[in-house]
Amino acid sequence: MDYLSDERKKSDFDVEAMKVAWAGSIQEFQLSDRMAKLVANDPVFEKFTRPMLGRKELLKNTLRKSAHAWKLIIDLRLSEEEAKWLRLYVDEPAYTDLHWGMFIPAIEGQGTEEQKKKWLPLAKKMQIIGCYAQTELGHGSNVQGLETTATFDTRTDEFIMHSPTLTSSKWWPGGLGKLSTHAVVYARLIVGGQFHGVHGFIVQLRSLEDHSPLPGITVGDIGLKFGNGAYNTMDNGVLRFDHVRIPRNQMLMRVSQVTKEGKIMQSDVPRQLIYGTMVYVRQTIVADASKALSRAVCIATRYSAVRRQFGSRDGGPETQVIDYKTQQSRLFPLLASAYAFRFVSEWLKSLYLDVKQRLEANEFSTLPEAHACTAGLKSLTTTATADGIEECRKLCGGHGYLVSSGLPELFAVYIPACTYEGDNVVLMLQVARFLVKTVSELGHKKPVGTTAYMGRVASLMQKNSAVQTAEGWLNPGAVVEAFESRAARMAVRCAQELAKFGNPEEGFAELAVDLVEVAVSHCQLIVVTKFFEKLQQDIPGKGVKESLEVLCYVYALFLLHKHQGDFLATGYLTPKQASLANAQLRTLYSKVRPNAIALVDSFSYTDHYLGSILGRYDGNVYPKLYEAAWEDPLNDSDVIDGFHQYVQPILKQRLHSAKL
Ligand SMILES: CCCCCCCC/C=C\CCCCCCCC(=O)SCCNC(=O)CCNC(=O)[C@H](O)C(C)(C)COP(=O)(O)OP(=O)(O)OC[C@H]1O[C@@H](n2cnc3c(N)ncnc32)[C@H](O)[C@@H]1OP(=O)(O)O
Ligand SMILES: Cc1cc2nc3c(=O)[nH]c(=O)nc-3n(C[C@H](O)[C@H](O)[C@H](O)COP(=O)(O)OP(=O)(O)OC[C@H]3O[C@@H](n4cnc5c(N)ncnc54)[C@H](O)[C@@H]3O)c2cc1C
Repeated sequence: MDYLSDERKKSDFDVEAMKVAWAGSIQEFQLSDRMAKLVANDPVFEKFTRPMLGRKELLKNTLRKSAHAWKLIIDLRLSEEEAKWLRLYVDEPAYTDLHWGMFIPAIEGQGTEEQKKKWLPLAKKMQIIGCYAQTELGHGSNVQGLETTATFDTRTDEFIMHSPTLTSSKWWPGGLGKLSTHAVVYARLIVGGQFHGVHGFIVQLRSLEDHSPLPGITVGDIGLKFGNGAYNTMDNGVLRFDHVRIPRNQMLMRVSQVTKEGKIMQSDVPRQLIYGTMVYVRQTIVADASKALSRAVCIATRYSAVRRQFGSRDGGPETQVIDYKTQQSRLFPLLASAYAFRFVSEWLKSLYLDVKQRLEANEFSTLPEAHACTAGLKSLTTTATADGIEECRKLCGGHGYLVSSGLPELFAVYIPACTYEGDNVVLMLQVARFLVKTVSELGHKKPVGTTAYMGRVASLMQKNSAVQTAEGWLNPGAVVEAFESRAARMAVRCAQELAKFGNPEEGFAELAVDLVEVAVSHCQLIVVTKFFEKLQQDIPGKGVKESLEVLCYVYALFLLHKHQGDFLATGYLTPKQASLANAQLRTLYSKVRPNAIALVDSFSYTDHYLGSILGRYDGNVYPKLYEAAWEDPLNDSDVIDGFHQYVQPILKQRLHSAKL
């Protein structure tokens, strides 16, 4: 029985067409759908018991799943794209993520042709397993502060990898602890006693025969992390070197080369390319944000339609909690954000592919913008998603706290995204630096791409909003101009404040909080703009574009309402105009309401992937919750182990003293 069928009948758009819009294309939809079903129908990928497993059992279970996934990739001759979808739907962090997601890209981006030829075939056949060993116990954000050394020895034509201090121990790399045979290790290059910057080195860590650590290498797991199951399926590791020697040609040498004689040669590739793998991964993290948020929203939306509380008259049905305006005002902006992040990630991927092509042709002019966009959008979307998942838990009331709701594990697995691949505040400060530079160059350099609006800064500083009515806000020009003006005015005001400092670095440090706010407003502008640009495209299917339009306005006007202080303080909006935007938002929520279930169905998630009783497609929540309780190991017997030893004596003593 489908308890949500009435809800499904209410929608006024073509759900199948929306699934295609969400996926990006019909081909992408079919591919994703095939992989989702393949995983959902395979018992090896069962995951309900995961949060109850002890660490060793948990990791072994992950290894079993990874091996099975690899066998499927080989046996079914899956393409790289199919393998990525397979990985997504298996839904279990594993050492393979870092192997495919960072080790291989690091060699591809920073290795010479010769190095790529040697290492990539081995890695792609998984004859070696690699990880990305950058962060240390003492430094993560400050990459130039890393302490591991790679000292060149001209006599033997080797680098000596060494961990000189406790804080130089590599700490955190995923896949390092127990599985990796190799790592790209970031270390201080020292030649002739001189420091020549941090570089990547391919280092073998374990024997390919018996997997034992090689001489001079100490390696292990760093211990349990937040939550049950969750990211504990990953062997984040610690690594120390005691004068470990590697051949010279294992330094990744696309950026700088060290010759046999100990000469440093700089290619015309900028030094920042050493950070290139992070640009790539940050871009994939934005796409992951839309997946994680849409999952949480799917659970909370379906459950909000099932759950009834208060409002019964004459014994009739109570009100579905999704009909409360407060529930809508918390849920629908998250639903809209999931779509907004999906579309901005699509755009970011195309920006990244363009930059990648240029980099391959040794054209580096667009790298700073790619860095600012990937860093900023990674920060913006992961912060909103982590907060959004927790909000979805609250939207599900008490049952959201049960592991069987799927939300606790989703939250636990997701929140480190705010930290890994760059702490979100540190990344926003990078965006701020880029914006300050853009503003300071306005006189002689025309801003392009995502900062093109800064070129119209004079008019953006003068013109105020012309919106007169709530309907007036349903106008892309009016909304985009509001976000542009706010970002430009905040940036200019900050630049003026900065100019008051004699030392720009001192000013930057002092004004960091304001600078982060400027960066956030710039990134929100990008997301809003890209959503409107998406709507300019041909989007087939009855009512699909109209529904997306509603979501786009919900996203933008929700942000405008949330940050109305900025819009008012910059003088672009009057309080009246801000309240008209809020009135429009209420109307938009009423438009979303009948389509809410169809909008989450359009994600096309299987019950396996959702992993949530509250988010079941059929809405059959209560019987399944009740059933699941009895599957808990505590309910294997009526009298629990430990009762006779620890509880009964207390009870007996009470009885005894009660008699007295
Ligand atoms: C077939 C199956 C496939 C399956 C696929 C599965 C996929 C799954 C994928 C993935 C799973 C994900 C699982 C999680 C993984 C987590 C991994 C990690 O966490 S790895 C560690 C990350 N570590 C950080 O991110 C450190 C953060 N710190 C930094 O990035 C930098 O140090 C930073 C940005 C803070 C800069 O530091 P400064 O201020 O000291 O600057 P200076 O290093 O001197 O560089 C200055 C110049 O370089 C530019 N710059 C900095 N970073 C750049 C970059 N990345 N690209 C380009 N330019 C950059 C700056 O804009 C600046 O430019 P101007 O001089 O102003 O022009
Ligand atoms: C689950 C997980 C997986 C990871 N996987 C890997 C991996 O595979 N490989 C790898 O190399 N690393 C990995 N990391 C490490 C990760 O990349 C770092 O933890 C991350 O870059 C943050 O650095 P940090 O820990 O040094 O934080 P810190 O920089 O010490 O941050 C602590 C606080 O200081 C603030 N702060 C720091 N610098 C500044 C500044 N300049 N201005 C203002 N505030 C500042 C931050 O905002 C934060 O609030 C992983 C981490 C986690 C949690």
